[in-house]
Amino acid sequence: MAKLDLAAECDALAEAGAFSSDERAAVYRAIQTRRDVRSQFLPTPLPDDLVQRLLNAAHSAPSVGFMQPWNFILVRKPETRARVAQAFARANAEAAAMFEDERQAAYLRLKLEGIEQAPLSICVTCDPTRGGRVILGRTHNLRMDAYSTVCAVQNLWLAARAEGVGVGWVSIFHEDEVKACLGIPTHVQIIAWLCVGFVDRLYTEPELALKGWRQRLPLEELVFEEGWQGEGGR
Ligand SMILES: Cc1cc2c(cc1C)N(C[C@H](O)[C@H](O)[C@H](O)COP(=O)(O)O)c1[nH]c(=O)[nH]c(=O)c1N2
Repeated sequence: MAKLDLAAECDALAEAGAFSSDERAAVYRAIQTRRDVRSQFLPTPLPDDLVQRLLNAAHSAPSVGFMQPWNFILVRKPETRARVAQAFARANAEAAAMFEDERQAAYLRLKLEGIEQAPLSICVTCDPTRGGRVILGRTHNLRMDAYSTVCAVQNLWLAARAEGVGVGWVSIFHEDEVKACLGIPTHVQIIAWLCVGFVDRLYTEPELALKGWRQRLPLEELVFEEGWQGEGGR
């Protein structure tokens, strides 16, 4: 097919299903300006209807076999958040010890959670028993339940960006300690601890990049046509 014909056909196909250009721009803007937030949270409580919209966005995520293995535990009590912050602090000290010299000093300068600062935390869990023993699409890789739950987290994160709400994902803790704080059953997995709240500003780039920890990799180094032989890590 000639190049022009192909372009015209693509335009026609896109017109049938695509968003308007403003809508498209809004989606890409949410994706590109979403940030992980740690220290910019304001104490202002989030309105219930806004929280409900975020949860609806999360619950609209794809899931393996339509399993919907997630639960969303809304944690507002300062005492609970303080206990989880302590679990973070213990694990963060262990994490720091895993880095050496300058890298350790740089790690210790980073702020990696906003558990007590953000007015709301959402603990996103994954129940591997949801929907029965055999789940369509999960028959050969049991981790698909966790991957589905991560899709829900990302939906919530993007919706929050569009609402002007900051979200910070905290993963530095021993899962059992946080499960004990919330009384989560043993068979249920914690996928994400999300700190959620209005923010006074959002960084334009990932905070870890701005603070010199690690830079974004060039996309062209990560995309290959088939026949890729693999490459060492960076
Ligand atoms: C699974 C997972 C787990 C974590 C994170 C993310 C994800 C996807 N991130 C946030 C992470 O550092 C951040 O996404 C990157 O640095 C890129 O920045 P932006 O999200 O683009 O702002 C994160 N950040 C942090 O300060 N403490 C943490 O424990 C974690 N844990």
